Amino acid sequence: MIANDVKDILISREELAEKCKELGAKISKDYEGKELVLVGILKGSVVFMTDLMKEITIPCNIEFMEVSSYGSGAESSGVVKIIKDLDEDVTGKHILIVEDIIDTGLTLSYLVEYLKARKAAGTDIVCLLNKKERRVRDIPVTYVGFEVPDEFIIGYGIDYAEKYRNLPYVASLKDEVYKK
Ligand SMILES: O=P(O)(O)OC[C@H]1O[C@H](OP(=O)(O)OP(=O)(O)O)[C@H](O)[C@@H]1O
Ligand code: HPA
Ligand SMILES: [Mg+2]
Repeated sequence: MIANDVKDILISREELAEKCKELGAKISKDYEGKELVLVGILKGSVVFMTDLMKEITIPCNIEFMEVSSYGSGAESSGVVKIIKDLDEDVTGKHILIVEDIIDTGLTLSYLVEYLKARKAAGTDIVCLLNKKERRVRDIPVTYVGFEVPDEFIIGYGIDYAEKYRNLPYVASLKDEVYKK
């Protein structure tokens, strides 16, 4: 069972549902009357994206980008690779990047720079989890769900070596699983 590799459950499914409601309400108010495009960053953001978008009550489009910097390991390679780009023209629209976790900040800082060329009206970020202690690149995040400790995080879309994304809560991974 994948749950056997869990060290601690950090955020329960009830707390996650409550946070999505809270963030959805804020976003609906802040972007009222604007052309909003949610840009989910694959694959980690899928669970958060689906739960969050159901709590947004204003019209919005959804798009996905896939980038990768962690590969199958536990350390960022520092090189962000774009695997899938936006499908839609976002000129004049308000981009809200939907991300699962900000750790070193390398992925988001690269993405924000990359998206600047698209002439969107603005590029904001909603990030479910913030692992502040490991930040290398400072990056302003508009909406943050929870602070998490400097542990390897799994669950609710977040993986280690492509596993554990289907855990319904956010947890830390036992050290012996990834520190070999
Ligand atoms: O702040 P950083 O140190 O850059 O780390 C955060 C990024 O790393 C993870 O993605 P990953 O590259 O593992 O791809 P995945 O979403 O497919 O798991 C996570 O989903 C974030 O996108
Ligand atoms: O703690 C983490 N877990 C999984 N993926 C990640 N990408 C950055 N930090 C993490
Ligand atoms: Mg990953």
